[in-house]
Amino acid sequence: MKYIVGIGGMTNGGKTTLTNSLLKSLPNCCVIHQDDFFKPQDQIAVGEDGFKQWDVLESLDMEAMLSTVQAWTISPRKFARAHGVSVQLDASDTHILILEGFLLYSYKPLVDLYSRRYFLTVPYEECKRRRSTRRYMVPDPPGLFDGHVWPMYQKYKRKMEANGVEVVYLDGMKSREELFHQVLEDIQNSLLNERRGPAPNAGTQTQFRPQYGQAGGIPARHCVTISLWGSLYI
Ligand SMILES: Nc1ncnc2c1ncn2[C@@H]1O[C@H](COP(=O)(O)OP(=O)(O)O)[C@@H](O)[C@H]1O
Ligand SMILES: NC(=O)c1ccc[n+]([C@@H]2O[C@H](COP(=O)(O)O)[C@@H](O)[C@H]2O)c1
Ligand SMILES: [Mg+2]
Repeated sequence: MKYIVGIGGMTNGGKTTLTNSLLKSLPNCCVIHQDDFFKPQDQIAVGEDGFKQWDVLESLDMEAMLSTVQAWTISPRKFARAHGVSVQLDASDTHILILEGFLLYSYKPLVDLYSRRYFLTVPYEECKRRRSTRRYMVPDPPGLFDGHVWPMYQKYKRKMEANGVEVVYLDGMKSREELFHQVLEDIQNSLLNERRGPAPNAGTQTQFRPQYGQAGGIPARHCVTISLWGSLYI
């Protein structure tokens, strides 16, 4: 089974931190970071506001990102080997790919490929505070956060919601450990449900939908706590 997880959401929500923890615990798990697909600086447009427009989809080579996802889909084993991920031969034939980034759900060719879409958020003040401590390859000029980063975040999130993209919102104010355990458990449960196939009454409200769009919680019926793999590294 091939299973693609999106760890998306706002800048400084904790996406990369969470992804790195998940990678250590999920077997046969590869990652693609959206940040690796930023175009070179001289190809980033300058807006009427005078800011380089880093936080728009056009600043990313999304075609290249999609091709990388397709390479994994064609052969997860080959992809894993090429990226130094050890494949467990005795494990179930489940391969996981994590896509991590701030604009994961706004590029149409990718949006339906996810088995599960997570979306990390923190309040404006916390986001601005964390961002002020970050050093990107190209440092933020004064005023970028309020003049470009935050308005673009809001714009893309509104669009995502208007398009009905279903995401599991995560509270980025929770501790790193709490977030890690919440998402790891949710992925395990979701995988178990996918393996089992549709529930007898699938097609009605008992499907795996109710959790989407809500702040937390997993429907009781899905709270299975058995490990998928004997060798799960928690
Ligand atoms: N759950 C958390 N609680 C507090 N700080 C966090 C948490 N997760 C990440 N951080 C910190 O926030 C900053 C941004 O985290 P990072 O994972 O790089 O976010 P993103 O990839 O979403 O931009 C880093 O300084 C990181 O240590
Ligand atoms: N990686 C780079 O080359 C680069 C350059 C300038 C800005 N950024 C910033 O990276 C952010 C996305 O990454 P995070 O979600 O990890 O913060 C965007 O908000 C963007 O402004 C990245
Ligand atoms: Mg990051």
